[in-house]
Amino acid sequence: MFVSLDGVRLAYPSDYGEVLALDGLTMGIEEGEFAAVVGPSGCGKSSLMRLATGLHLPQSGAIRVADKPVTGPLSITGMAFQNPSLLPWRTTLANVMLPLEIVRPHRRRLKHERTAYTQKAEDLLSLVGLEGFGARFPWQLSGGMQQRANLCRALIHDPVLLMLDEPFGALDAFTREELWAVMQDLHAQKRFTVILVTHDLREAIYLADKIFVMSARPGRIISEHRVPFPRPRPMDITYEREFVDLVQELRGEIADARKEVA
Ligand SMILES: Nc1ncnc2c1ncn2[C@@H]1O[C@H](COP(=O)(O)OP(=O)(O)OP(=O)(O)O)[C@@H](O)[C@H]1O
Repeated sequence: MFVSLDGVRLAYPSDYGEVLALDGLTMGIEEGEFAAVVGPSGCGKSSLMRLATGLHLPQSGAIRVADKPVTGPLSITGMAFQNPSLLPWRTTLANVMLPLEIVRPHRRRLKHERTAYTQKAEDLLSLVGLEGFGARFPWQLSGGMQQRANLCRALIHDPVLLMLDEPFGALDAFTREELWAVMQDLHAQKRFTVILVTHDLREAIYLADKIFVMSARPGRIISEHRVPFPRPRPMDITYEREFVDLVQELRGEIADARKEVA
């Protein structure tokens, strides 16, 4: 397994005793696989992301990424969240190139290979439909365009693992679907491993190879579904019977998981 979490427990300290976020969580993702994680609100999905990127360490259990135990923040990962958080005083291109100023070995190479790196950033921008927008500032872009740039920034250092935490959650339905298609193309082209956390079951099924359903807090994996639809997936597939049935099945599992704590 390229990413594995085995019997993981994560508790946060709080004034009222500890908050147990995850307990006995076990999951595995193969290299190049697109995984989605769905579950009831507050079940620990974001906590899971922080564990897989080494931003938090578990109290017990084992986490491995790319054959190594995770012992601290991993620079081989890229991340994108709901809020694109682009720096307003930097152009779009300069925002996309920001990780190169931080992540080794790019940091060292950037000075001498700036032209090649700039080309790489521009190539990524055109791949997501932002050709010619590199010189604009983020506040001159629409929300959907900002999120496209945000994806480029998450990918500029060629991460082997991309973590997406509700990246399309704040967008209108049309823009969101456009971004699903962009994401599908990026994954087909670059073949990185992905963990997508989402509340949107259509999004999970459209994009993922494998879907994990989490229990209510403390979160653990209660089921795993392989998505059977061949790629590339046209958007119309989301209205087909088999697709809608899978949405309903997942919805039912999450409703049951919520009842357990109610
Ligand atoms: N830093 C923290 N300190 C204390 N408790 C925390 C912290 N971060 C998260 N929690 C708690 O841990 C639990 C899991 O939080 P997390 O954000 O991982 O869930 P989530 O599934 O991503 O939530 P949502 O569905 O609302 O996005 C929640 O009860 C949350 O209140």
